[in-house]
Amino acid sequence: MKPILVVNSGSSSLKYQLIDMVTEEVLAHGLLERVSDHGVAFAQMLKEIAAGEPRLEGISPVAVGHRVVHGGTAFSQATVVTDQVLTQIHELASLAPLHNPGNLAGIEAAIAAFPDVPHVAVFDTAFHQSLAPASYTYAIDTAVASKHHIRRYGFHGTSHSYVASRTAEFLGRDLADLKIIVLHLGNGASACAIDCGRSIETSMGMTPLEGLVMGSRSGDLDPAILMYLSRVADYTPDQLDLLLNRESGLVGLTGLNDMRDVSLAATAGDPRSTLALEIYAHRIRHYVGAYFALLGGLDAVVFTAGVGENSADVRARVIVPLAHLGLTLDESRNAVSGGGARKISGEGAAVSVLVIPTNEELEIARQLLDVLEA
Ligand SMILES: Nc1ncnc2c1ncn2[C@@H]1O[C@H](COP(=O)(O)OP(=O)(O)O)[C@@H](O)[C@H]1O
Ligand SMILES: CC(=O)OP(=O)(O)O
Ligand SMILES: [Mg+2]
Repeated sequence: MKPILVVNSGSSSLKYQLIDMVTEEVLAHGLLERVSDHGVAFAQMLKEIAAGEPRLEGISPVAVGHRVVHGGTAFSQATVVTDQVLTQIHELASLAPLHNPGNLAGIEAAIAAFPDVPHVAVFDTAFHQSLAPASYTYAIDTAVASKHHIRRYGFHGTSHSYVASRTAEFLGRDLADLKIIVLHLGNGASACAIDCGRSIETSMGMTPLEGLVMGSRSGDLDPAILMYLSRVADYTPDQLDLLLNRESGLVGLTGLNDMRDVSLAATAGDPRSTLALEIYAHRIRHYVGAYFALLGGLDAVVFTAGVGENSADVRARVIVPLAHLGLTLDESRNAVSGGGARKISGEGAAVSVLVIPTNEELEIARQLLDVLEA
């Protein structure tokens, strides 16, 4: 047995999996929500693992993998955690204030609990280090951009990379021959254009705010709105941050943060929820069209994460209007809920439309092993 603990410390949650990397069997997993102190949450997690699974008594991880959201340009692959790496992650916190501080707290708690095993950080941004300058450069004064490290970094890379590999496996094709658009639709959401296994464009930007409509984040908007609000309504930077990161997206449009609730409300006839669903799908279609153009061809569109894997309604709202791009949906296949990787496009379609459950924790554990074995 080769047990590896994977910790995904979010802004307010801690997700974990203990995986035996000989068989890739999940020995224990869990989610602690509304976490304010990651040290306390970590201790709670260890108790849960010990209490829930008597067979795990005495089993201790041989290494710990950590999701870190922002790696800036410093990290293009999984990295063994050292004091210097911790300092760098800390310095990147200003670019990801919702995510990096929690990630760091989780790493520190894990090192205190398991001081004698290697800890490896796996960065959301790493997969997007392949972006070309034309896609990662914002068209602003280059001196300002360079001084303040302003560029597109992109996020959810661990998920996009895992899902792209699973897509190739599922289609029985070589990843190096495929053009894929992955739609990671969770609480945070992003699209990614993947050519030959490399990320060539992605919708999140310098921070995880840009791009698609999310649970509580606005995604794309005219940046002049910020100047306008600060001038006419005295919004401070912190108030703008709160508005766009926590009070926008689905919650701003409907009062509801969870896609399940928005769907139910729309079905019950609430016009705000119906409009929110239309905006949500419209933005996704906008990116699918753009990425189709950038990729210069398309083999698969893949839905993943909480909304992508579970909402047949959202998938239909995205795909059905895109018939002119060769995208089709088989209604009965789309209606199936649960299960693993599956095709939901019609028979003989030029482009495969797939649902592929993501597994960031397994991907983190695999990358950890690659680093330690290298
Ligand atoms: N059956 C479902 N129908 C629609 N949305 C769902 C369903 N199940 C889960 N979701 C949505 O998935 C989102 C969470 O996705 P997840 O990938 O777990 O996000 P995160 O990892 O960012 O917390 C929630 O907003 C929830 O609305
Ligand atoms: C980067 C990001 O938005 O992550 P999450 O979806 O977990 O919030
Ligand atoms: Mg997630």
